[in-house]
Amino acid sequence: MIEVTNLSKRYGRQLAVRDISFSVARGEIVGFLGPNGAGKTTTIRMLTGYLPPSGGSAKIADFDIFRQSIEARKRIGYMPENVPLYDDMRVREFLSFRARIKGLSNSDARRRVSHVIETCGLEGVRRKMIKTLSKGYRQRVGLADALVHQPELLILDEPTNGLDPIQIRQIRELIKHLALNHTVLISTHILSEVEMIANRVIIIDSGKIKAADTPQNLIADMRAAGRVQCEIQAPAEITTPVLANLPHVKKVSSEPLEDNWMRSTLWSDSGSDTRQTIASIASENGWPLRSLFRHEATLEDVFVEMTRKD
Ligand SMILES: Nc1ncnc2c1ncn2[C@@H]1O[C@H](COP(=O)(O)OP(=O)(O)OP(=O)(O)O)[C@@H](O)[C@H]1O
Repeated sequence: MIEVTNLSKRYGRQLAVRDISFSVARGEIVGFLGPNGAGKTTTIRMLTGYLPPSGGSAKIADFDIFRQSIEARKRIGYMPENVPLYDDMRVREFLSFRARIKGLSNSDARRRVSHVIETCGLEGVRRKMIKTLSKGYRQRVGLADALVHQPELLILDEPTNGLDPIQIRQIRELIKHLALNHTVLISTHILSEVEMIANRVIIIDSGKIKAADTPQNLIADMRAAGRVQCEIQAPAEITTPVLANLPHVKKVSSEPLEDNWMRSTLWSDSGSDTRQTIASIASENGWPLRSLFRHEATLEDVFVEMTRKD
C-alpha cells in the first residue's frame, strides 16, 4: 500500500529525512514513532503529496505520489497534526464542502457525509458551528474529513495530540474501529497507544529509520538485551568490578541499601541473560543473594534505546 524508496528531504542546509525506505502492506496498522524533530511530519507530508522530496520516491497503491499525484491522493485519507477546519462552518456543511472538493458527486457526497458522521460519532453535533466544538470533537471532524472520499489508506499525524485522557480513549477506539477495514499509518508520541493498536512500528530518529518490526519482536530483542537487577550483601567496591567483568555485561550501576546490602543493575548485550551467571558468581564468592530478576522491557524501553543520543 505504501512503498517508500530512498526518500530524502532537505530544508536549506538541514537534511530532515535521510534516504529512508520502508513499506506498509495492505491491512497493516503501522505506528510511526520518533522523538520531536525526528522527521515524522516531513515524511508524512511527502507521502501525502504536500511536500516535494529532495530525493527518492514514494508510491501509494502503486501510484507514484509525485508523478500520479491525483490517483495516489484519492486513496489517502490524511489527518494532519493540527487539523485545519473552517470555524464558521457547521459540521455537516463542512464535510459536504470537503466531499465536493474531493470530487464526489452531490449524491455520493450526501451518502458519504451521512456515513462518516455516523462512523465518527458526530450525529449530536452535525449542525453545530465548528468553532464551538471541543478539541475531541474537532479531531473527530478531522477524521471524518479524512474518510469522506472512502480512502483505502489512513495517514494520521498525532491524532490524539492535545486531548484529555477520555478524549484520547475515544479517538483511539475510533481508530481501532477504522483499522478493521483500512490500512493505517499513525504517528504518535503515546507508546502505549501504539502497543494497543499497531501490528508493526517504524522508529525514525534524526531523519533515519532505526527499527521496523512488530512491537513484540522489538520488545523481545530488548528483553534479550535487557536489564537484570540483583541484591547482594557485600561491599560494592568488591561486587561491582566482578559483575562488570561478566561476559556480555556492558554496564553496571550499584546503589547501597540497608545492612550492607547492595542493589546492582546490569545492562547486557543482545541474546544474553546474565541471571544464571550472577547466581553462580554470588555462590562462588559466598555473597548472600536475596533478589535476582530481569526487567520486563516495554516499547518505551525500545524507543528510548533506539533514539538515545550518546
Ligand atoms: N518548513 C521547515 N523549514 C525548515 N525546517 C523544518 C521545516 N519543517 C520541519 N523542519 C525541521 O525538520 C526536522 C524534522 O521536523 P518534523 O516536523 O518532520 O519532525 P517530527 O518528527 O514531525 O517532529 P514533532 O514530533 O515535533 O512533530 C526538524 O529539525 C524541524 O525543525
